[in-house]
Amino acid sequence: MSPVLELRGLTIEAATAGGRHVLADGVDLSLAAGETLGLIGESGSGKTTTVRSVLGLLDRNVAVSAGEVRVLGELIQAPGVQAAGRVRGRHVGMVFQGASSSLDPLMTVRRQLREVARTHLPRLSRAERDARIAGVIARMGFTEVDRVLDSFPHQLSGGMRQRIAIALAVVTEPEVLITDECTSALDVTTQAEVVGLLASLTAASSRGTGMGMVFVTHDLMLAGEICDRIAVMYAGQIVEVGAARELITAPRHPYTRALLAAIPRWDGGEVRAIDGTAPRVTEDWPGCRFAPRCPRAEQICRAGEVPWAPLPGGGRARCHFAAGDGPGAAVPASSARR
Ligand SMILES: Nc1ncnc2c1ncn2[C@@H]1O[C@H](COP(=O)(O)OP(=O)(O)OP(=O)(O)O)[C@@H](O)[C@H]1O
Repeated sequence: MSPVLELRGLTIEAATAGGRHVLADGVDLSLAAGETLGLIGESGSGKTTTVRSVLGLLDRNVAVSAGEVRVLGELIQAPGVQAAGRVRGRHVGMVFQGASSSLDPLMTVRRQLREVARTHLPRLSRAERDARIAGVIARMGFTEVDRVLDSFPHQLSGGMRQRIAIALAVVTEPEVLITDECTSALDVTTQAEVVGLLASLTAASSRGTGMGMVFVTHDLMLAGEICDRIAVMYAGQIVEVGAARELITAPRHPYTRALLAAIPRWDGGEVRAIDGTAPRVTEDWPGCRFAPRCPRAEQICRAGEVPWAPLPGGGRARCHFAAGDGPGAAVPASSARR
Protein backbone atom coordinates (compact mmCIF):
# COMPACT_ATOMS: atom_id res chain seq x y z
CA MET A 1 0.00 0.00 0.00
CA SER A 2 1.38 3.45 -0.83
CA PRO A 3 2.28 5.65 2.13
CA VAL A 4 -0.15 8.29 3.38
CA LEU A 5 2.77 10.65 3.95
CA GLU A 6 6.14 10.65 2.26
CA LEU A 7 9.16 12.93 2.71
CA ARG A 8 11.88 12.44 0.11
CA GLY A 9 15.24 14.17 0.40
CA LEU A 10 13.50 17.02 2.17
CA THR A 11 15.90 19.89 2.78
CA ILE A 12 14.74 23.03 4.54
CA GLU A 13 16.85 26.16 4.91
CA ALA A 14 16.52 29.38 6.85
CA ALA A 15 17.88 32.69 5.65
CA THR A 16 19.33 34.50 8.65
CA ALA A 17 21.56 37.50 9.26
CA GLY A 18 24.37 35.00 9.88
CA GLY A 19 23.88 33.24 6.53
CA ARG A 20 21.89 30.21 5.41
CA HIS A 21 21.18 27.51 7.97
CA VAL A 22 20.10 24.01 7.07
CA LEU A 23 17.30 23.09 9.46
CA ALA A 24 16.42 19.77 7.83
CA ASP A 25 18.81 17.98 5.51
CA GLY A 26 17.77 15.27 3.08
CA VAL A 27 15.03 13.86 5.30
CA ASP A 28 13.55 10.60 3.96
CA LEU A 29 10.54 9.31 5.88
CA SER A 30 7.36 7.53 5.04
CA LEU A 31 4.23 6.86 7.05
CA ALA A 32 1.87 4.00 6.26
CA ALA A 33 -1.86 4.06 6.90
CA GLY A 34 -2.57 3.14 10.52
CA GLU A 35 1.10 3.46 11.51
CA THR A 36 2.53 5.59 14.31
CA LEU A 37 5.96 7.01 13.54
CA GLY A 38 7.91 8.68 16.34
CA LEU A 39 10.23 11.57 15.46
CA ILE A 40 12.62 12.14 18.31
CA GLY A 41 15.69 14.21 19.03
CA GLU A 42 17.04 16.95 21.25
CA SER A 43 15.64 20.44 21.22
CA GLY A 44 16.69 22.21 18.03
CA SER A 45 17.27 19.04 16.00
CA GLY A 46 14.69 20.08 13.39
CA LYS A 47 11.64 17.99 14.32
CA THR A 48 9.16 20.87 14.41
CA THR A 49 10.53 22.41 11.22
CA THR A 50 10.15 19.08 9.44
CA VAL A 51 6.54 18.51 10.45
CA ARG A 52 5.58 22.15 9.94
CA SER A 53 6.70 21.84 6.34
CA VAL A 54 4.10 19.09 5.89
CA LEU A 55 1.49 21.54 7.11
CA GLY A 56 2.83 24.45 5.07
CA LEU A 57 3.45 26.39 8.27
CA LEU A 58 7.11 27.35 7.89
CA ASP A 59 8.31 30.75 9.05
CA ARG A 60 8.68 33.40 6.35
CA ASN A 61 12.48 33.16 6.25
CA VAL A 62 12.36 29.36 5.98
CA ALA A 63 11.80 27.39 2.77
CA VAL A 64 12.12 23.96 1.21
CA SER A 65 15.29 24.08 -0.89
CA ALA A 66 15.31 20.46 -2.14
CA GLY A 67 13.25 17.30 -1.99
CA GLU A 68 9.51 16.93 -1.61
CA VAL A 69 6.57 16.10 0.62
CA ARG A 70 3.66 14.03 -0.65
CA VAL A 71 0.35 13.40 1.11
CA LEU A 72 -1.75 10.56 -0.31
CA GLY A 73 0.58 10.67 -3.30
CA GLU A 74 -0.09 14.35 -4.01
CA LEU A 75 2.91 16.70 -4.16
CA ILE A 76 2.36 19.39 -1.55
CA GLN A 77 5.85 20.76 -0.83
CA ALA A 78 8.93 21.10 -3.02
CA PRO A 79 11.07 24.03 -4.11
CA GLY A 80 8.55 26.41 -5.65
CA VAL A 81 5.55 24.25 -4.64
CA GLN A 82 3.47 25.20 -1.60
CA ALA A 83 0.22 23.29 -1.74
CA ALA A 84 -0.12 22.17 1.88
CA GLY A 85 -3.24 24.30 2.23
CA ARG A 86 -5.04 21.75 0.05
CA VAL A 87 -4.60 18.98 2.60
CA ARG A 88 -4.17 20.79 5.93
CA GLY A 89 -7.11 20.28 8.24
CA ARG A 90 -8.88 17.87 5.86
CA HIS A 91 -6.30 15.16 5.19
CA VAL A 92 -3.61 16.20 7.68
CA GLY A 93 -4.66 17.06 11.23
CA MET A 94 -2.34 18.62 13.79
CA VAL A 95 -2.03 18.90 17.54
CA PHE A 96 0.76 21.01 18.96
CA GLN A 97 2.21 21.56 22.41
CA GLY A 98 -0.19 23.71 24.39
CA ALA A 99 -2.78 23.25 21.65
CA SER A 100 -5.47 23.48 24.30
CA SER A 101 -4.56 27.11 24.90
CA SER A 102 -5.14 27.84 21.22
CA LEU A 103 -8.85 27.01 21.58
CA ASP A 104 -11.04 30.06 21.14
CA PRO A 105 -12.01 31.14 24.68
CA LEU A 106 -15.17 32.86 23.43
CA MET A 107 -16.66 29.92 21.57
CA THR A 108 -18.26 26.75 22.91
CA VAL A 109 -16.62 23.47 21.98
CA ARG A 110 -19.61 22.68 19.76
CA ARG A 111 -19.22 25.89 17.77
CA GLN A 112 -15.50 25.36 17.29
CA LEU A 113 -16.04 21.82 16.05
CA ARG A 114 -18.87 23.00 13.78
CA GLU A 115 -16.61 25.61 12.20
CA VAL A 116 -13.93 23.03 11.42
CA ALA A 117 -16.50 20.57 10.09
CA ARG A 118 -18.21 23.22 7.96
CA THR A 119 -14.89 24.34 6.45
CA HIS A 120 -13.52 20.91 5.66
CA LEU A 121 -16.61 18.75 5.20
CA PRO A 122 -18.90 21.01 3.15
CA ARG A 123 -20.58 18.08 1.42
CA LEU A 124 -22.03 16.70 4.65
CA SER A 125 -25.42 17.95 5.80
CA ARG A 126 -25.62 19.84 9.08
CA ALA A 127 -27.19 16.80 10.74
CA GLU A 128 -24.39 14.57 9.46
CA ARG A 129 -21.77 17.01 10.70
CA ASP A 130 -23.41 17.19 14.12
CA ALA A 131 -23.51 13.40 14.30
CA ARG A 132 -19.79 13.36 13.40
CA ILE A 133 -19.08 15.93 16.14
CA ALA A 134 -20.97 14.00 18.83
CA GLY A 135 -19.15 10.85 17.70
CA VAL A 136 -15.70 12.38 17.93
CA ILE A 137 -16.37 13.73 21.43
CA ALA A 138 -17.45 10.27 22.53
CA ARG A 139 -14.29 8.81 20.97
CA MET A 140 -12.26 11.25 23.07
CA GLY A 141 -13.53 9.38 26.11
CA PHE A 142 -16.14 11.93 27.23
CA THR A 143 -19.37 10.42 28.50
CA GLU A 144 -21.40 13.61 28.99
CA VAL A 145 -21.17 14.59 25.35
CA ASP A 146 -23.66 17.48 25.35
CA ARG A 147 -22.27 19.00 28.52
CA VAL A 148 -18.78 19.04 27.00
CA LEU A 149 -20.02 20.38 23.66
CA ASP A 150 -21.82 23.24 25.39
CA SER A 151 -18.79 24.18 27.52
CA PHE A 152 -16.40 27.04 26.95
CA PRO A 153 -12.70 26.09 27.15
CA HIS A 154 -12.22 27.70 30.57
CA GLN A 155 -14.86 25.39 32.01
CA LEU A 156 -12.73 22.35 31.19
CA SER A 157 -9.52 21.02 32.76
CA GLY A 158 -6.17 21.15 30.91
CA GLY A 159 -6.38 17.47 29.99
CA MET A 160 -9.97 17.86 28.75
CA ARG A 161 -8.94 20.86 26.65
CA GLN A 162 -6.12 18.85 25.10
CA ARG A 163 -8.61 16.12 24.22
CA ILE A 164 -10.81 18.78 22.59
CA ALA A 165 -7.77 19.97 20.61
CA ILE A 166 -7.33 16.39 19.40
CA ALA A 167 -11.04 16.18 18.56
CA LEU A 168 -10.68 19.33 16.43
CA ALA A 169 -7.77 17.70 14.60
CA VAL A 170 -9.50 14.37 13.93
CA VAL A 171 -13.14 15.36 13.38
CA THR A 172 -12.47 15.43 9.63
CA GLU A 173 -11.04 11.88 9.87
CA PRO A 174 -7.68 12.86 8.36
CA GLU A 175 -5.40 10.19 6.93
CA VAL A 176 -2.44 11.78 8.74
CA LEU A 177 -2.29 13.21 12.26
CA ILE A 178 0.76 15.18 13.32
CA THR A 179 1.33 15.72 17.01
CA ASP A 180 4.23 17.86 18.21
CA GLU A 181 5.09 17.57 21.91
CA CYS A 182 1.36 17.50 22.49
CA THR A 183 1.65 15.91 25.91
CA SER A 184 4.69 17.78 27.22
CA ALA A 185 2.75 20.44 29.10
CA LEU A 186 0.51 17.93 30.89
CA ASP A 187 0.98 16.32 34.31
CA VAL A 188 1.96 12.65 34.24
CA THR A 189 -1.50 11.22 34.82
CA THR A 190 -3.13 13.42 32.20
CA GLN A 191 -0.25 12.70 29.85
CA ALA A 192 -0.91 8.98 30.20
CA GLU A 193 -4.60 9.56 29.42
CA VAL A 194 -3.85 11.56 26.29
CA VAL A 195 -1.20 9.09 25.10
CA GLY A 196 -3.68 6.24 25.63
CA LEU A 197 -6.27 8.17 23.67
CA LEU A 198 -3.90 8.81 20.74
CA ALA A 199 -2.91 5.14 20.69
CA SER A 200 -6.56 4.10 20.64
CA LEU A 201 -7.29 6.49 17.77
CA THR A 202 -4.68 5.02 15.45
CA ALA A 203 -5.46 1.46 16.59
CA ALA A 204 -9.16 1.99 15.86
CA SER A 205 -8.49 3.82 12.65
CA SER A 206 -6.12 1.19 11.30
CA ARG A 207 -9.28 -0.85 10.84
CA GLY A 208 -11.40 2.13 9.89
CA THR A 209 -10.06 5.37 8.47
CA GLY A 210 -6.43 4.20 8.36
CA MET A 211 -5.09 7.30 10.09
CA GLY A 212 -1.31 7.35 10.39
CA MET A 213 0.33 9.47 13.08
CA VAL A 214 3.64 11.29 13.32
CA PHE A 215 4.42 11.64 17.02
CA VAL A 216 7.07 14.29 17.64
CA THR A 217 8.68 14.15 21.04
CA HIS A 218 12.01 14.49 22.82
CA ASP A 219 10.95 11.60 25.06
CA LEU A 220 12.37 8.37 23.67
CA MET A 221 10.60 6.11 26.17
CA LEU A 222 7.24 7.71 25.45
CA ALA A 223 7.87 7.20 21.74
CA GLY A 224 8.73 3.57 22.50
CA GLU A 225 5.37 3.12 24.20
CA ILE A 226 3.19 4.54 21.50
CA CYS A 227 5.06 4.18 18.20
CA ASP A 228 5.45 1.36 15.69
CA ARG A 229 8.63 2.88 14.27
CA ILE A 230 10.94 5.63 15.48
CA ALA A 231 13.12 8.03 13.51
CA VAL A 232 15.91 9.76 15.42
CA MET A 233 16.88 13.23 14.27
CA TYR A 234 20.14 15.00 15.00
CA ALA A 235 21.17 18.45 13.74
CA GLY A 236 18.69 18.35 10.88
CA GLN A 237 19.37 14.81 9.72
CA ILE A 238 17.67 11.51 10.40
CA VAL A 239 20.42 9.33 11.86
CA GLU A 240 18.54 6.14 12.70
CA VAL A 241 15.15 4.66 11.82
CA GLY A 242 13.77 1.36 12.95
CA ALA A 243 11.00 -0.57 14.63
CA ALA A 244 10.40 1.06 18.03
CA ARG A 245 11.26 -2.00 20.10
CA GLU A 246 14.37 -2.77 18.06
CA LEU A 247 15.61 0.80 18.25
CA ILE A 248 15.20 1.01 22.00
CA THR A 249 16.57 -2.41 22.86
CA ALA A 250 19.35 -2.48 20.26
CA PRO A 251 20.18 1.10 19.24
CA ARG A 252 22.88 1.27 16.59
CA HIS A 253 23.67 4.94 16.14
CA PRO A 254 25.88 6.38 18.91
CA TYR A 255 23.47 9.32 19.23
CA THR A 256 20.49 7.02 19.84
CA ARG A 257 22.58 5.18 22.39
CA ALA A 258 23.54 8.45 24.05
CA LEU A 259 19.88 9.52 24.21
CA LEU A 260 19.01 6.24 25.92
CA ALA A 261 21.91 6.58 28.35
CA ALA A 262 20.67 10.05 29.29
CA ILE A 263 17.30 8.75 30.53
CA PRO A 264 17.03 8.63 34.34
CA ARG A 265 16.66 5.04 35.57
CA TRP A 266 14.86 3.53 38.54
CA ASP A 267 17.53 0.93 39.16
CA GLY A 268 20.07 3.58 40.11
CA GLY A 269 22.06 2.96 36.93
CA GLU A 270 24.31 5.73 35.77
CA VAL A 271 22.69 8.55 33.82
CA ARG A 272 25.06 10.07 31.26
CA ALA A 273 24.34 13.48 29.82
CA ILE A 274 25.54 13.99 26.25
CA ASP A 275 28.62 16.22 26.32
CA GLY A 276 28.59 19.33 24.17
CA THR A 277 25.73 20.85 22.24
CA ALA A 278 24.16 20.14 18.88
CA PRO A 279 25.66 22.29 16.11
CA ARG A 280 23.88 24.89 14.05
CA VAL A 281 24.38 23.63 10.58
CA THR A 282 25.56 25.80 7.72
CA GLU A 283 25.40 24.67 4.11
CA ASP A 284 28.64 22.70 3.90
CA TRP A 285 29.11 20.41 6.85
CA PRO A 286 31.48 17.56 6.06
CA GLY A 287 31.01 14.20 7.72
CA CYS A 288 28.89 12.99 10.60
CA ARG A 289 27.27 15.81 12.52
CA PHE A 290 27.47 13.88 15.76
CA ALA A 291 31.21 13.23 15.40
CA PRO A 292 32.30 16.19 17.60
CA ARG A 293 30.28 14.71 20.49
CA CYS A 294 30.74 11.04 19.68
CA PRO A 295 33.11 9.12 21.98
CA ARG A 296 33.80 6.67 19.17
CA ALA A 297 34.41 9.01 16.26
CA GLU A 298 37.37 8.37 14.01
CA GLN A 299 38.93 10.23 11.11
CA ILE A 300 36.57 8.64 8.58
CA CYS A 301 33.57 10.09 10.43
CA ARG A 302 34.73 13.64 9.78
CA ALA A 303 35.79 13.01 6.21
CA GLY A 304 32.58 13.10 4.20
CA GLU A 305 28.93 12.14 3.85
CA VAL A 306 28.12 9.08 5.94
CA PRO A 307 26.21 6.37 4.03
CA TRP A 308 23.17 4.61 5.49
CA ALA A 309 23.89 1.18 6.92
CA PRO A 310 21.02 -1.31 6.72
CA LEU A 311 20.36 -2.94 10.10
CA PRO A 312 19.46 -6.58 10.82
CA GLY A 313 15.99 -5.68 12.17
CA GLY A 314 15.02 -3.85 8.98
CA GLY A 315 16.02 -0.38 10.17
CA ARG A 316 18.92 1.78 9.03
CA ALA A 317 21.51 3.97 10.71
CA ARG A 318 23.77 6.69 9.39
CA CYS A 319 26.98 5.53 11.01
CA HIS A 320 30.08 3.87 9.57
CA PHE A 321 30.11 1.46 12.48
CA ALA A 322 26.41 0.69 12.90
CA ALA A 323 26.65 -2.85 11.63
CA GLY A 324 28.92 -4.00 14.49
CA ASP A 325 28.22 -7.23 16.37
CA GLY A 326 25.67 -7.42 19.16
CA PRO A 327 23.01 -5.00 20.33
CA GLY A 328 24.06 -1.41 20.05
CA ALA A 329 27.57 -2.38 19.08
CA ALA A 330 28.13 0.62 16.86
CA VAL A 331 31.85 0.76 17.44
CA PRO A 332 34.69 1.60 15.11
CA ALA A 333 36.49 -1.44 13.79
CA SER A 334 39.78 -0.33 15.34
CA SER A 335 38.24 0.05 18.84
CA ALA A 336 36.50 -3.29 18.48
CA ARG A 337 39.82 -4.94 17.80
CA ARG A 338 41.38 -3.47 20.91
N1 LIG B 1 12.66 30.93 11.40
C1 LIG B 1 13.85 30.44 11.75
N2 LIG B 1 14.98 31.07 11.37
C2 LIG B 1 16.20 30.57 11.70
N3 LIG B 1 16.39 29.45 12.41
C3 LIG B 1 15.29 28.78 12.82
C4 LIG B 1 13.97 29.23 12.51
N4 LIG B 1 13.07 28.36 13.05
C5 LIG B 1 13.80 27.40 13.67
N5 LIG B 1 15.12 27.66 13.53
C6 LIG B 1 16.23 26.83 14.04
O1 LIG B 1 16.10 25.57 13.46
C7 LIG B 1 16.57 24.57 14.33
C8 LIG B 1 15.53 23.49 14.45
O2 LIG B 1 14.41 24.00 15.17
P1 LIG B 1 13.13 23.11 15.45
O3 LIG B 1 12.17 23.92 16.25
O4 LIG B 1 12.66 22.52 14.18
O5 LIG B 1 13.76 21.95 16.34
P2 LIG B 1 13.03 20.93 17.30
O6 LIG B 1 13.79 19.66 17.19
O7 LIG B 1 11.59 20.85 17.00
O8 LIG B 1 13.25 21.57 18.71
P3 LIG B 1 12.21 21.69 19.95
O9 LIG B 1 12.09 20.31 20.50
O10 LIG B 1 12.90 22.64 20.88
O11 LIG B 1 10.95 22.24 19.37
C9 LIG B 1 16.91 25.27 15.64
O12 LIG B 1 18.29 25.51 15.67
C10 LIG B 1 16.15 26.57 15.53
O13 LIG B 1 16.82 27.59 16.25
